[in-house]
Amino acid sequence: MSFARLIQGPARMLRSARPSPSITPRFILSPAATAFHTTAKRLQATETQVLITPSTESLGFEVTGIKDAGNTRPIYMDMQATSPTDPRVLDAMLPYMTELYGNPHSRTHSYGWETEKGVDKAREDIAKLIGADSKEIVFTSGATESNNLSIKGVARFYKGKKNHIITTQTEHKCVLDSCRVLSDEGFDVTYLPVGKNGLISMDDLKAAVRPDTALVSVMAVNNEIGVIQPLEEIGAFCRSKKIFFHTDAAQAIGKIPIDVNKMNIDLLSISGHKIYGPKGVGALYVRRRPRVRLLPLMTGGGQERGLRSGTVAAPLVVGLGEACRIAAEEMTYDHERVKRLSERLIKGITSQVSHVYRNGDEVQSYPGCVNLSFAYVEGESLLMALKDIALSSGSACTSASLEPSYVLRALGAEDDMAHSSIRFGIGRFTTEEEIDFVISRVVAHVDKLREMSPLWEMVQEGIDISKIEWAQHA
Ligand SMILES: Cc1ncc(COP(=O)(O)O)c(C=O)c1O
Ligand code: FES
Repeated sequence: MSFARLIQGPARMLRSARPSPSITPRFILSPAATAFHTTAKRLQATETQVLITPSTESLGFEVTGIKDAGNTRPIYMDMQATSPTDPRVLDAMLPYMTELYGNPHSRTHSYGWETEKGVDKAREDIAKLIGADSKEIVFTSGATESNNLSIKGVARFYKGKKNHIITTQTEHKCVLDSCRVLSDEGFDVTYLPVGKNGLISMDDLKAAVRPDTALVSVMAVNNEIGVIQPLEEIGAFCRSKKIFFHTDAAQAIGKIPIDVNKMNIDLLSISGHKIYGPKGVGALYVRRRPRVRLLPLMTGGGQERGLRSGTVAAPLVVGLGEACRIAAEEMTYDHERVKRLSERLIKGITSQVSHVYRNGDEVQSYPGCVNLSFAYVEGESLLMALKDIALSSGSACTSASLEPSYVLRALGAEDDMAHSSIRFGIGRFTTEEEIDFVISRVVAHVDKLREMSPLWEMVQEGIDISKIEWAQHA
């Protein structure tokens, strides 16, 4: 029952308007959080044991059960995959899932108007977070759609006049795959390499530009290693060459400050579920001056300035807007907390375990994404040993391809190091106790796995294993 985990963090925290960031998370007052708290107290149970569901009658919550003791879930440390919904976001959405059910595009009655009001407010809150105008925000189903719409939309609109696109080797799959589709349609695509730190070089970008380059697409924060690309420099350069600049900001929005005007960004992709908002909703910022022209992927009723036909998902959009409003208000506080927890995690592990390497630039990165390689340990074995923690490996083992991460490979990581990496995702509701638990588990299991490794034994004996010539069997 997802509500339990969702509220379990915030419900026992005390909210304060402390100006100086502290390691203590805040108590978030919301009907959902309050329902857990009071119910747990009444039933003399812990908040994690209470199962509740929203009640349609009262717009409150009903107790629907008590979980078995011991039925606890792993500690969540996979914030780049998705984040828990903030209870305040849920509270903002609920009325739009119940009595405010009008179609936001209905112009002839108040049902439509009141929903449209909610959608407009969301548009404003999203625009404010990135320094845009609300008219420049287009609602989509998520960052995958926003990325597809930007890249395919710009390329197809300018086809014939401009046939070249530049992106990087470490983009999210949906960007790379959109580019692959365009290659099949006859466009040229340049995939910029990254340095050992995961960052692109401006010289490489400048060298790649051609007179027929239509678009440069470089992500803001990488989802595997957390590095922040030099957005302002890229934007200034693209503007000077009159090339559109798109950035996939799914992992960046609400985590680091972004200003589309200061950074000369023309298109920017947003996802709801990475910023404590709902899944299945996102947005695309499309600059109006100088105007970016796009061919839509979806045609029909002409909603969203004709760029994305289909009824706007009002409850989800309202949730995304509230997530952005909270992010704008609390970004500095959240960042400071996440940074402290991140430093605690890195220090806690590296002070007790040797041969641990951080992937990606340590300075130009978002601290909530910590990717570590544990030499002489197989990442998948470590993941399995750490089953009481929800984590992701840097490998593609969990996908069908059984290959190490293409992002780590692009950094020049050896295959064995790419295979031994784990990504720790820290977020708004992560607590200090959770970090300490993770440290103790990681230290214990890395030690145990290394004890079983013949390679590790050789390293301990001082043998340089890179110089060993392994026997080849015919
Ligand atoms: C960098 C990046 N881009 C795009 C996406 C896709 O986002 P969505 O799930 O909203 O389609 C993700 C999420 O995995 C991501 O991390
Ligand atoms: S360990 Fe699974 S892909 Fe490398």
